[in-house]
Order: sequence, then structure tokens, then C-alpha cells
Amino acid sequence: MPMFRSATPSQNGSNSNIHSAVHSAVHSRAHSPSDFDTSYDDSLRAQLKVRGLLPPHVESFELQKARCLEQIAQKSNTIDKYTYLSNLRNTNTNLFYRLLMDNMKEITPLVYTPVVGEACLKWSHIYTQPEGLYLSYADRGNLRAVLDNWPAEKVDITVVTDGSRILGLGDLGVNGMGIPVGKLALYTGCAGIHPERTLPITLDLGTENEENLKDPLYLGAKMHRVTEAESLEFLDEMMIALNDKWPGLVVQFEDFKNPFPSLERYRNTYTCFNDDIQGTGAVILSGMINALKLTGIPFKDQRLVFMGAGSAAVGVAKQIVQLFVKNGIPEDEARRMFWLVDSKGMVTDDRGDKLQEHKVYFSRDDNEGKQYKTLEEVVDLVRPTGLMGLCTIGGVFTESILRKMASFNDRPIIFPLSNPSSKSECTFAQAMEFTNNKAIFASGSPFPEVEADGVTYYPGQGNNMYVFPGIGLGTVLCESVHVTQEMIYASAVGLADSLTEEERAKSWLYPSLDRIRDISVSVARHVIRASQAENLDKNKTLQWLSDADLDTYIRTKMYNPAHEHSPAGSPTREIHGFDTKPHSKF
Ligand SMILES: NC(=O)c1ccc[n+]([C@@H]2O[C@H](COP(=O)([O-])OP(=O)(O)OC[C@H]3O[C@@H](n4cnc5c(N)ncnc54)[C@H](O)[C@@H]3O)[C@@H](O)[C@H]2O)c1
Ligand SMILES: O=C(O)C[C@H](O)C(=O)O
Ligand SMILES: [Mg+2]
Repeated sequence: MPMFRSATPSQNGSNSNIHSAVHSAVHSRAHSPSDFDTSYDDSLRAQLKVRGLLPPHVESFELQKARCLEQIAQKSNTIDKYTYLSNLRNTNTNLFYRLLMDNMKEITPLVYTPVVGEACLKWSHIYTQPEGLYLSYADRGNLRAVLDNWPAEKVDITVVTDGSRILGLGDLGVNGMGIPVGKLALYTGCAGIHPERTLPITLDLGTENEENLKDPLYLGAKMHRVTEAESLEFLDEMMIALNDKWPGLVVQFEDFKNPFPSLERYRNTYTCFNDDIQGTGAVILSGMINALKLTGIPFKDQRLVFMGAGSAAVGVAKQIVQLFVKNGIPEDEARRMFWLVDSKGMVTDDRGDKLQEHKVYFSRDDNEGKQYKTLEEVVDLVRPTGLMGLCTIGGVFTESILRKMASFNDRPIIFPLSNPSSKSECTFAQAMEFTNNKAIFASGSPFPEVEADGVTYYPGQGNNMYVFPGIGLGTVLCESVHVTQEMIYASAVGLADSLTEEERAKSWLYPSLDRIRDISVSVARHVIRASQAENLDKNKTLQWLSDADLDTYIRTKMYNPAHEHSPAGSPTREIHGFDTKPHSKF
């Protein structure tokens, strides 16, 4: 993200205090924090006027990385590691992204799920610097002017939350800012969107979190949430303002308690998508394509029980319906292969409460007047081939339920997808132990491998981080007018396609995170092709490229931190058309 520069005037004329002179030089308008990189060679140090301000040794990236990893290892708790990495991102952006890209598996959990959940819970207490834009209800009517305060000229992608449902942790209000910040860090690390072209936004529309409202350090407005209608009116203003300032930017909605109305309202007007409904739908569809094959059971005989019937559950279920329909099953039959359970029990037509609109499609009418209150009752009734958890209740896939799943199936599908780890419906170790290692497994948060009988089993991570970066990148590059359902479906196919033969042989559901940039290229290409098929791409030049050439094109457009600040200039910067004077604006 762009640096927020100190406006401290330079003290260069004064020699009274060398420390303050150096401090001022470091923070003066002449430099950005990322000028102080120990890897810069003599000529770059001279060019940037940082000779003497940096320690003399010109270091390799390997040495810089070793120091960072040592410092991270020395921190005894995860929040300190998170804070260290946030500071690194803000002071040496290129080093942060090189570290992230070279250590995806180790660093992602520290800057994203699950640690970002802990950071959001403590956000107002660990806060040190602005890292995104806060749009407050108090600023309604004036949002366009507030956008002008953002220091970057061009923005490609924004991730917007209202903090009302942060992971499975509930309404955290403006403390949810960690989510857009973390998602956009992955946009850069996984898909190469330039960090200066990303914009994290958190809306302050109030909060229902009593702890926050009582906390003197809470950084948001101390008020209850505005009404649904007021919230939509605010979103309308925001969408107009964003598109006026940065026409056609991609808007990713994230972690809204009730995201359906805004998705329906804006999907055909702006370039936007909802990550929790659509990104999650795509990533789980992709894992399911592979999981369903492993069960050996034909599509038409699958029976899927969902614990949770919220935005993510309905998004996932609808995406799998689309798979079944594309494979010849009539839609009405396909939707009847799903049983959804929410806090009131199995979702049925005659349950007695007014069902929320999004649940109606999957509501059952074949329960013969009987209501099933618990997950276990539904599992006994349905004898499912797969169990999906998106209900935010940690541990709800009990030993008894998991054992039953193993008794019904040779290879039960067990997907505890709620985040963060504490909300996961079961752990990988539990799923393996109670199914005699037969589970086909993916979870939202990362879990360690399991060793059993001399075999190492690897958990899949069914997290939308595998697709949203590629969806956004593809949309930006082909300048798609909208993000359609076909583009979302294509992203799932692009992800499923990106498994290597070796990964398939090991029955992995998802490819290794170490190859995330290759995966994002595949996802982006599929998204671009789907946009072209619907004639929504404004950048028509990509239509003439073969798939191989399109992949090359996508790669050349990706921000590569290894090229930044190189004296010869960065190919990425030139192609992107970025300001070749790095960070001059800040
Ligand atoms: N793995 C991923 O990539 C991914 C993506 C999106 C969301 N998620 C996770 O999914 C979870 C749900 O997200 P959402 O957007 O659908 O939230 P939501 O608030 O829209 O839905 C939550 C659902 O859980 C149900 N629920 C709550 N308490 C319950 C109980 N005691 N018994 C049964 N059902 C209960 C609610 O009725 C609701 O249907 C969160 O933990 C989120 O982190 C994971
Ligand atoms: O943020 C994540 O890790 C995935 C998902 O968007 C969620 O809301 O849980
Ligand atoms: Mg989310």
C-alpha cells in the first residue's frame, strides 16, 4: 500500500543534533521508507542519496530474508509476528513481498487467516498506523472528497468490508480493517497486483459489538449499526464515488453480515464481486471437483449436508449445483442433493419461521412434517457422502458424527470451512482419527499434516485465497465490465486445472501454495476467456493471444518485487505504466 509520509520539515540546516538530523532526513519528503534497503548497491544508494544512512554492507536478499525469519522466530506470540510483518510491509514493501512470495506456507498464516482474526480482535489496541481508508457514516454526502485523501493516483482493486461478520468472529466494527489489508497483501503476493494500486476500505456504519462500544480504545464511532436501508444508501454513494475517482476499478466485497442485497444491487452495474459468496463458491467447487472424483460415486448419487446456511454456504452449494447441471443433471434434481442446517435446524418449508430469501432455494419439502433440529439427526436421516461446515461453530463435527460419516462411506468428504482455526468444525487430526484416515479433507484455516501408520497425510486448504487474487487480476487485465457467474465458475476450473500430475497422484484437492503465482495465472486466464466469451472485455487485444501467449502476458503484468528499485528499471513498471520514479508521490 502507499506510504503515508511524515510531514516533518527537514532539519538539514541544523547541526545541533545529529540524531534529529538523521531522523528528519529519513522521514523527510526526499525519501520514502523503502529507500532504506540494505540490498541497494552503491550506485542506487548514490542515486537515492542514502549513502551513510544505510549500514555499509550491501546485502543479498538471502541475507535480508534470513534476518527477517530470525526476527520472526524470536517473537514469542503470533500478534508480535503479525505486527512485525505489518511494519515490514509499510517500511520495506519489496522485501516484505519477496519474503511472502518465497515463504508462502509459513508467512500467509501470519498476515492472513488465522492470525489476522486475532489481529482484528485486538485491532484498536495494536494499532500504530493507518493502513487503509476508513469511510465513516459521519462522512456520508462527502465520500468523494474523502477518496481524494488517498495518496495513490491509480487504484486497480479495492477490498471493502463493513466489519459486520469478520471471519467467524462476529461484528468487529472498524477492527475488521485487518481483513481488507490481509486480502490485498495476498492480491499482491499471489497475483502481482501492484501494492500501490490496492486500496483496503473499512466502512464505519457502527457496531453491535458491546465490548467494542465500551472499549475506550475502540477506533470506530461509538454507535449501533445504522439500518439496512441507510447502509445501502451509503454503499450507493460509495460505489458512485469510487467509480468517479477510479473508473472501472474492481470492488471486492468482504465479510458483510448480509451481503446478498449489495451483490444483487451492483453486480450488473459495476465491476464487483462478493468473495464470501462467489470466491468461496469457486474455491470449494474446485476442491469438490477433485473430491467427488476421489469418492468414486457418480454425481447423481451425491448427498451433501451443509452445517450453516449463510452467505458462504449458499454460495458454495449454488456453485456445486452449477457443476451438476453442467454435467447433465436437471437443476431441480441437483438442488435436491443438498440439505442445509442452520441455527434452527434443517432448513425446511414448514419449519415455522420465515426463511431468509437466500435459503429458500435449498429449503426441503420432503421432510413429511418432521423437523430435524441437530446436525446429527440430519446426518442420520441423509447418510451424506459429504459434510460441509460454514457455521462458525468450532468442533460441531463431533467424533460421533465423523465416525458415522466413515461408516456410510469408503471415502467421506469432510470440509470444515469456518475460520479462523478456533471456529473450524473439526481439526484435520480429528477428521483423520475418527474416519480411520479415510476422510477427503479440506479446511478453511491451515492445519498441520498428520502422521499415521508411517504415512503422512496432507490437509487441503479450501480457502478463497486460491481464487480471489486471480479473479481480480483477470478482471483488471481484460478490463471486464462486470464479474459474471460464468467468470467465477471459470476461476474454479482454472484452479482445478492447475494441479500437477504429482499432486493429483497424491490425491491432493488443492495445489501447493508455493506455486500460487502459477495458479493465479491459470485462474486469471480462465477468467479472461470467460469475460471474452460474454463480450464483456474492454481490452480486446487479449482476444488474439493463444493461451500460452496470454499466460506470458499475464506474467509480465505481475508486480515483481525483485525488479523494483533495480537501477535498470523494472519491466513490470514500464508495462504497467507506473511512475518510474518509485514512490515519488509519497
Ligand atoms: N473457507 C473459506 O474460504 C471461507 C469463505 C467464506 C466464509 N468462511 C467462513 O464461513 C463461516 C460463515 O460465513 P458466512 O459468511 O456464511 O456467515 P453467515 O453469518 O452468513 O452464516 C453463518 C451461518 O451459520 C449458521 N449458524 C450459526 N450458529 C449456528 C448453530 N449453532 N448451528 C447451526 N448453524 C449455525 C447461521 O444460521 C448461518 O446460516 C465463517 O466462519 C467464515 O469465516 C470461510
Ligand atoms: O478470510 C478468509 O480466510 C476466508 C473467508 O473470506 C472468510 O471470511 O473466512
Ligand atoms: Mg471473507
